[in-house]
Amino acid sequence: MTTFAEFNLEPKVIQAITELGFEEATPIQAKSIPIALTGSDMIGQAQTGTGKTAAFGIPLISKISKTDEKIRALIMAPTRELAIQVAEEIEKLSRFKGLRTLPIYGGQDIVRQIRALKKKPQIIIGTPGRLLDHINRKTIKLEDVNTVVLDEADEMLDMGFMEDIQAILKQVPDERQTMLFSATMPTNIQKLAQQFLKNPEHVSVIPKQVSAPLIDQAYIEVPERQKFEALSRLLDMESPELAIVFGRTKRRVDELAEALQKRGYSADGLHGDLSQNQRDTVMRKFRDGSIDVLVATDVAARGLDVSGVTHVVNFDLPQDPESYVHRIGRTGRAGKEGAAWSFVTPREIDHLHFIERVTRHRIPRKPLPTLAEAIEGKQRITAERLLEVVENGELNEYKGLAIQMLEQYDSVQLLSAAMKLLTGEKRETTIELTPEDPIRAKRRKPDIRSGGRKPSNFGSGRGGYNRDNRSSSGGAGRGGYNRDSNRSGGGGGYNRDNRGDRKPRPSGSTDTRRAPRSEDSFES
Ligand SMILES: Nc1ncnc2c1ncn2[C@@H]1O[C@H](COP(=O)(O)OP(=O)(O)OP(=O)(O)O)[C@@H](O)[C@H]1O
Ligand SMILES: [Mg+2]
Repeated sequence: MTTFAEFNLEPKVIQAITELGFEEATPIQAKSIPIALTGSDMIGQAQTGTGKTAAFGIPLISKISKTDEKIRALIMAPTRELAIQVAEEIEKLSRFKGLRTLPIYGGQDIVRQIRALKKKPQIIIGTPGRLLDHINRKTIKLEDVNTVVLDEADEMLDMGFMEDIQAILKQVPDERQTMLFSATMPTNIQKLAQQFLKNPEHVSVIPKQVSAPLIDQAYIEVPERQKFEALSRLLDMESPELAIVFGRTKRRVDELAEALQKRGYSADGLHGDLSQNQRDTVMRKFRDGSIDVLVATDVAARGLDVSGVTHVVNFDLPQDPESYVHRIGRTGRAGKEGAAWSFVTPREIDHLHFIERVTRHRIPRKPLPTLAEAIEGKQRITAERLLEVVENGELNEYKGLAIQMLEQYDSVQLLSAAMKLLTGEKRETTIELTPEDPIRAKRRKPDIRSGGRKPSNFGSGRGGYNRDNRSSSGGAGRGGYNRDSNRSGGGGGYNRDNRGDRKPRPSGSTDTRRAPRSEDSFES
């Protein structure tokens, strides 16, 4: 166990860490913080939800002084929502130190950003497109930057940001510290590293499997046309606290969100064609729980940290294994458990096996929930809700009528009727989604790690460290970590997103970057 006290951090930074409820450092934090504090370049890889943001954030803020009026650190992220989220976390970590952070992303009024820049932030967190825009307008000058972080570096590369990043880094002095972080490091990341990093230290906390260990993964074989029915049954059966459902295209996301709403679920969609306002609203609603199901393209696959996401459903399989790892990593974070299910059409089974090979994890098959199971699941939830009211509710004003009714009707009959009413009959709307073509299996070497380096062996081999929020047996060795549940203001609403900042690519209706890329590109 590594405590934050061991890193010789300033008391104000320790205070912020304590306030965030972090009790001990996660493995990637334990390994990277001391290295990053020396100023050395580094490549950091660790499973989703294991605290990479603080792993680079803590050393970064330690280098900056409150009285500084120059931009000293630049963090780049692939999506707007991620830029906003990282900015919030850095803000929280530097709160007592009194540093100024500013997210800079597309879709937001540039005049407003220029005004905010006048307040002399020391840390800028941005998406490449908008950053470049400011650089060209000379509203952002990077000549005093001494730390650069590329969060989700492989994704930015994949999205075609290489040139933008090159152009941005040309503005930053060579005498700087550069760090790359991601849960996945395909071999082509080496190209980026060679160009931008000097003798980087590789810090990898990836045990046997790349995906996070606390995620219960399964696949359900289901024909394209039955996917929607399968999804409603799953949602009924499991009643997720919060769920993210990934669809392949923007059209798919729109149709699916609408279909779910029609059936009476509290759902909304997120993709790069929405206005920034719409995106902000959807994310805020999801974070505060006013919608339970977020339907999204891969725009929500990377970095998004929403507490309470108990389920991820791949309504459509992703093209890339990396995307699979990141999508399912929206659950099972910070020591919590989660479930991730993937719908696989019969023709996509080979593609699933490919994902299994690359991620080095066998994904077990799960039967499609039956209608009976779905109904039973819904009823169970109704019964639970009812019993909660029995225990907590002020029921006196209902009792008179209840007694009267019981005199006339059978109690089982009455209770059943109440449950029926509460459960709500499923609305029998016919749902027709435009079918998506099956994904074809790709071929490449099973290597999702950086340069095929041997992963460091961490503890129990399950990513391991302690987390406290489970019963006594939940101690060491399952990838979690300790923190209490008071993430101050974690719901504060942001949106990262948007792939709207990236250059238009000929990817048809796929929101997600990667228009079909050539098989070779994985290896180069
Ligand atoms: N030492 C810690 N103890 C407890 N919780 C922590 C600790 N460090 C970070 N966290 C929390 O864990 C969650 C996940 O962290 P973060 O988003 O940085 O993960 P990540 O590794 O970047 O994941 P991803 O690969 O999905 O981007 C956040 O809510 C964060 O506040
Ligand atoms: Mg992250």
